[in-house]
Amino acid sequence: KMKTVVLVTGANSGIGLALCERLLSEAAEGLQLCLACRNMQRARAARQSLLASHPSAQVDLLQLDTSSISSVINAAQEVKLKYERLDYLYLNAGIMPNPRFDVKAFFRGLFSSGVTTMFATGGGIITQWDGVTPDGLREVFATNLFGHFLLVRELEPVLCRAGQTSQLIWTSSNNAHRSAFSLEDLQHQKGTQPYSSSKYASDLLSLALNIHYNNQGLYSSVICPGFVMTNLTYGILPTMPAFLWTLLLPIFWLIRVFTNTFTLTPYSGAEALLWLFKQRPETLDPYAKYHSLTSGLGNNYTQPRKMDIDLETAELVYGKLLELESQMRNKLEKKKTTEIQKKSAGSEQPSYLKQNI
Ligand SMILES: NC(=O)C1=CN([C@@H]2O[C@H](COP(=O)(O)OP(=O)(O)OC[C@H]3O[C@@H](n4cnc5c(N)ncnc54)[C@H](OP(=O)(O)O)[C@@H]3O)[C@@H](O)[C@H]2O)C=CC1
Ligand SMILES: CC(C)CCC[C@@H](C)[C@H]1CC[C@H]2C3=C(CC[C@]12C)[C@@]1(C)CCC(=O)[C@@H](C)[C@@H]1CC3
Repeated sequence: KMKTVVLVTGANSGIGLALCERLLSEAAEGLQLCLACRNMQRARAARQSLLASHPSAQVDLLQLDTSSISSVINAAQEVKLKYERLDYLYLNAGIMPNPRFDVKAFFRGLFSSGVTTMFATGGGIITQWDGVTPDGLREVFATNLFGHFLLVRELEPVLCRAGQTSQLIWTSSNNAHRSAFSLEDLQHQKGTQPYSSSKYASDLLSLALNIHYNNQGLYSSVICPGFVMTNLTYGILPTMPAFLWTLLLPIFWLIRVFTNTFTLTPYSGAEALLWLFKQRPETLDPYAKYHSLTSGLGNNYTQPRKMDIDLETAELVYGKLLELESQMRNKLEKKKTTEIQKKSAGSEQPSYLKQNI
């Protein structure tokens, strides 16, 4: 029997790695796991740790930097050569670079009526400073959203197969907020919340993908893992070493009594990702975000909540992404042809010079 092929981006740490671990614990025999990571050394370490607990598991590695157009195209090519089908594509890699924790806003929020919302979404207390990729895109937009969009587009042949369904599952966030997003500034070049913007855009994109691909058997959904202690969150208080976060655990457990979004461990954060793996995609709500939640007593569960998104904006985002996609493809083609021209010019020069001598 053909194995179920599952590809996870950003699988070497945090929530992505925990998902792989949980998938293997559920169904190691029938799975063909592919860890798509930018850093192969960390990817190999992740593979080793998975094989240590599941020695007979099938775990492949794939080099993929979601922030790079050429890397996405090359990785997709490799996938298409290696597998004839892709059943699950977890779009999980994500960054929140140079975060700034606004201590003032945090304390103001702590003593306001919006305190639970603040702990659930991190809204208003963290801003980021974004960079630019070698392709000329904003880093957060490119990594969290655009690279994944391009990956989906490239993998269309293995995702859309007659008589079969496949699932796209985005690791979005509670932090996604309409106010951080602008259609006129899709890459969030102007603001200080590129992370929130990229996650809100992924919520919209998921809806649009459902509209355009459901008839081809491809379904998309978004999850929020809740607040999880990972490399991403350790970066928020960079002066605080990881072990000090562990010391905060008792405080976090207390907060958990008031907000079930404090999943805290990657294992619990992966709850909704695993839950979606087991659902028939036709039964899912394209307007819902599936939340990993943990009760005050420490029980994990998954719950859908309606998102603040609309079809019209989703379609506009989709159109803009298609436009950017073709722009980036043209740019890549141009780069390739000038490289070829340069090369052939370089090899012809010596003989040309000889003739002159
Ligand atoms: N932790 C939390 O509280 C929350 C996290 N999330 C989301 O969960 C997802 C996973 O994050 P989390 O596990 O917390 O954090 P981690 O930093 O542990 O994991 C992020 C993963 O993404 C990878 N990654 C980053 N940039 C790229 C890139 N350009 N190309 C390929 N892979 C890349 C990282 O690789 P590397 O090891 O090389 O850096 C890493 O494997 C993210 O999308 C994040 O936004 C959402 C809500 C809350
Ligand atoms: C030092 C204090 C006692 C505690 C400080 C806590 C804050 C650093 C966290 C409280 C809520 C957290 C949170 C996130 C980051 C860390 C906090 C602000 C996120 C923004 C991380 C990324 C996401 O995508 C969100 C879903 C998280 C929401 C909650």
